Amino acid sequence: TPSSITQATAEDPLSTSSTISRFQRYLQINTAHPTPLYHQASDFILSQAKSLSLESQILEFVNGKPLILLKWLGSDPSLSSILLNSHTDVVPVEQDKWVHPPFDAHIDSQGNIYARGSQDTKSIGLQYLEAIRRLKASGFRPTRSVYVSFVPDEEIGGRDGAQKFAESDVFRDLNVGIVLDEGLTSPDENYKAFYAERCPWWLVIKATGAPGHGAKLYDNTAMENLLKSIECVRRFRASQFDLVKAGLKAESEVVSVNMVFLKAGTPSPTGFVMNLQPSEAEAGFDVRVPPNADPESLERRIAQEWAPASRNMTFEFKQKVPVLDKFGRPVITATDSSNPWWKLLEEAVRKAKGKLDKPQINIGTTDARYFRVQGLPAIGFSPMANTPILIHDHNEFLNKAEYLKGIHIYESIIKAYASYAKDERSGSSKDEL
Ligand code: MET
Ligand SMILES: [Zn+2]
Ligand SMILES: [Zn+2]
Repeated sequence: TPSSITQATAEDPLSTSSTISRFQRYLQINTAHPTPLYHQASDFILSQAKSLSLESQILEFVNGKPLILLKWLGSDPSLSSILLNSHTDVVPVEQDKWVHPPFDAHIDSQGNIYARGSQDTKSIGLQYLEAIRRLKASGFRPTRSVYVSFVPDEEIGGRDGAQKFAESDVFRDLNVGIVLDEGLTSPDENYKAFYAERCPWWLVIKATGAPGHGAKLYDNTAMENLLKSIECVRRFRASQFDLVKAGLKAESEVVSVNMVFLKAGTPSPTGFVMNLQPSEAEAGFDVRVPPNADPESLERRIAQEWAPASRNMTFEFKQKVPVLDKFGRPVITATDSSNPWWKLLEEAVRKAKGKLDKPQINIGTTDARYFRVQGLPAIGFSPMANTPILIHDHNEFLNKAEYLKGIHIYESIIKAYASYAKDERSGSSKDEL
């Protein structure tokens, strides 16, 4: 009959090929800064939500920067909900340095899917949805409501995305009890989970000095003033890096400082004027501060050694995320028995035959911090093992099999979280009452 023919030829949405092709379609949308195609990404996510019969809404806290919020309604609305967060934007690419075009989502003979965003973080965004697709197909019904958020602008600081969301009335009304957000790729077989992260202090230091003839030796040039600072920064960087190299500290436990730009000189049509010492010079640093660091002493170091007024230097922060919350406490999620979600995650990963390292601090920074400062537990977790860390690098890829394995891990986690019937805030169980 005609209907059975349709059935036989229609692609099963749970098949490997349709699962992978949905991932490819998401990866093919160029959401790189500075001109992310956010509306194309929203349309795609909304079409997925529709196929899953999830409720959806678009929150546009800032024009042109849509945040998509999906809901899978739980049977007990008195319990707090679960939020699965990921960002839709990706960092820029150097197109010609890739072996496969970064927005083609080409799959090579080994099953590696090449694309910007394949690790950071379009993978988890769609894996959440694929896990829900499978749970729905299996007949699973959540007790807690499950929300899935796709936020813009994470890669440029999240102020117009996750921050506005976390501070909104809409968010408060979701009654979120636990947030899952991105973690990091793992080169070995163990997944990593993160309870905290370093805070970005994006620092620009500026030097001014006396301009003059390029042949003349004199003190107080802008270049000399800046170089002295750069030497200071380098010494500090080496002292931190040495602690890591000696095995005394994890990379996430020291302050990292990397120079990311240098700007000076007088431009000319053929490059730069060579016989003129400029009156201004500046340098930018990506500084990351661990939650256990003493922010005041670092601030003093910057003001007194890296950019002292006595050397005609000034500094400004392009971004400075507070290390401590409003109560003066480090912004971290508990990993002990006071946080049942951690144990549930560990068990769920194990159940799905995944291996998990002990909880860590992320060397980078994610939107999870905006939820943590609201007092919520947030766990950074991206189920990608056996994969080189190519986040923000050329040739970012994720293997098909790893992607599929991650979906099963999330199925297990979402199932455990959504059926957890204890009121985690009062410590009493609905079943016990
Ligand atoms: C400083 S906002 C975070 C952007 C990006 N996730 C990073 O760690 O660099
Ligand atoms: Zn990311
Ligand atoms: Zn990133």
